[in-house]
Amino acid sequence: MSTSPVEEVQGYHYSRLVFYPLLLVASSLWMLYRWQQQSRYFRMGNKLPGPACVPIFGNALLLLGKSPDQLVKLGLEYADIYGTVIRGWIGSKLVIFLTDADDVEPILNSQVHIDKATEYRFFKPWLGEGLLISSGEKWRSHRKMIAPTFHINILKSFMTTFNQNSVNVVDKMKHEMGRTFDVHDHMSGVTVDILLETAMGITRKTQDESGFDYAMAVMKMCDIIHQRHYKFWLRFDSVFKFTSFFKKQIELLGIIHGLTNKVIKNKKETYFMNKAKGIIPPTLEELTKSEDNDGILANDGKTLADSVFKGYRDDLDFNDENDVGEKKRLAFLDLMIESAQNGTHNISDHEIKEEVDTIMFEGHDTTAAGSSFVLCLLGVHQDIQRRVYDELYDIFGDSDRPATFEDTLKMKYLERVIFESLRMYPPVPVIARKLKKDVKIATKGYVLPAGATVVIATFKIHRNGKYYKNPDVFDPDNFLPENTQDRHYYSYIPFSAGPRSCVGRKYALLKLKVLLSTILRNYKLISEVPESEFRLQADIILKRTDGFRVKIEPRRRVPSTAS
Ligand code: HEM
Repeated sequence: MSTSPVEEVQGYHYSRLVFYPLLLVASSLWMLYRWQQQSRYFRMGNKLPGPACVPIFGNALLLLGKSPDQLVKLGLEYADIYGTVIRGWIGSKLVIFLTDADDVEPILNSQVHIDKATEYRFFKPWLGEGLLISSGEKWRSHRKMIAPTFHINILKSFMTTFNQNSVNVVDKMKHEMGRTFDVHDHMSGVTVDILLETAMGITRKTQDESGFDYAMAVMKMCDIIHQRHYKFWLRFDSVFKFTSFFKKQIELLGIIHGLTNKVIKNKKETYFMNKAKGIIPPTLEELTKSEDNDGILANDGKTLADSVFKGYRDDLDFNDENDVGEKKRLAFLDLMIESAQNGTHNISDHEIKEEVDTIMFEGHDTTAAGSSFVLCLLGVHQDIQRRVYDELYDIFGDSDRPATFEDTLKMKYLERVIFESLRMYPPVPVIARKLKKDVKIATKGYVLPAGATVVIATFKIHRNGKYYKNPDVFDPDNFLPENTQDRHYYSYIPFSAGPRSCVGRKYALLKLKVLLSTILRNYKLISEVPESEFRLQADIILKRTDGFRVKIEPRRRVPSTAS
């Protein structure tokens, strides 16, 4: 069928209409690309080793269609090919991966490079400008206010809660006897409950089942945020808003903020009720007096943590310097509300909510993953589990008594097991910063340009053969004092390091010791999956795609030599 002359003219007209704008877009992109290639930022970035790029997209297409566990494999493969410094371009964005302690030290230790990478903005609808994301004066003043709420003396007052919740989870796990189950479900539930009671001061009586829904919603939110990192089209809010992820995000934030709003409302009502009755929130002295560990001073015993983290130069060991004094040293949410009411700190209701959301997230998902990895590893390494139990037997015998703070100081081998697990499976596998100035690093004297995003790959640093003899072998003796004393401080950074290190470090370690020791005094853990078959998932918080599957058996409370 032939076209009429009128149709031919129209067709010609339409193709011109499409052709010229396309030509304009293509030539503008090309000119932009050429201009970028010649800029200082690009020239400096291109001096770093990394995979070949294609125009406009850079290396972004390499990430297309990859599942989270394939991304882990890809990252590890590139580390083998390119070494400890790898550059990648996501479009015009320079991302530099670092896996050597010498190279990350000047960044983590700096007071200048404290801003988080722009990717953290995906957390904003959830965490607002809370401690994890904020920068500048807001971050500094909130950090100064929040750090003392994790003072060791406050933590000691949490021992009863740690113990009670650990016993509760042991009870719940009874129903799993004889079958394979995902221990992470239990660890998520108990870590949320503990956080609600300790940091938020919400008593068990007023809690409901929303803790578990909250934990599940957090996991799904992390997944969406993570997908926004590597599916580059989801990075644009204008595109993201039209996807099913966005709808899901609204639904999940409804659950997450539903719980945190309820927590704050509840706590505020109690505050005003108490104030009307003339009841002032308990001071630290009152909090610690009711404890069975009364009288034990913070400096009574040195733990391994004291020496492992002493080179970090963060504010956690020095928070006596900016201490607010015993009377005002309240647990986290009490302090926030009290400060807002009496004006000691300038913090608005909205800011309180941001910090509550931040602490709830950072405080539970990390320890849930950390404890799940420890339990699975002990299920695999029965010899190590026996040693842990023998140590616990030495401390507790066959009794059911709760752990005291003093007991936790004696759990030296369990502490090494926790440290080794955090080394091989760090719950926060990467940290990202945006460089404010050029940074010269030790590796080949490379200079990383200002504006670049630096990804500090904790997972890979922890498995660097320069610092660990058999980096891929689970060996708690890596943390024997003689093995840690001369090791580079920044070769072990599960809690990050420097001014933006984790404020919950001491809280996490104490809680993990109480929780894990209680579980191990009651159950023997068995993993039918060997460690070589753990399938790791690149995510905000490190997980196993195959689930944290274990079996439990009732513990025979006798030392291993007697079995
Ligand atoms: C095993 C458990 C934990 C691990 C491995 C861990 C790890 C980390 C890491 C690596 C960072 C730095 C993140 C970054 O720069 O992107 C961080 C920051 C943070 N963590 Fe933790 N964390 C744990 C437990 C906790 C707990 C229990 C809390 C609170 C109760 C907490 C609260 C925070 C906060 C508020 C920040 C932001 C600090 C700042 O930027 O000033 N974390 N954590």
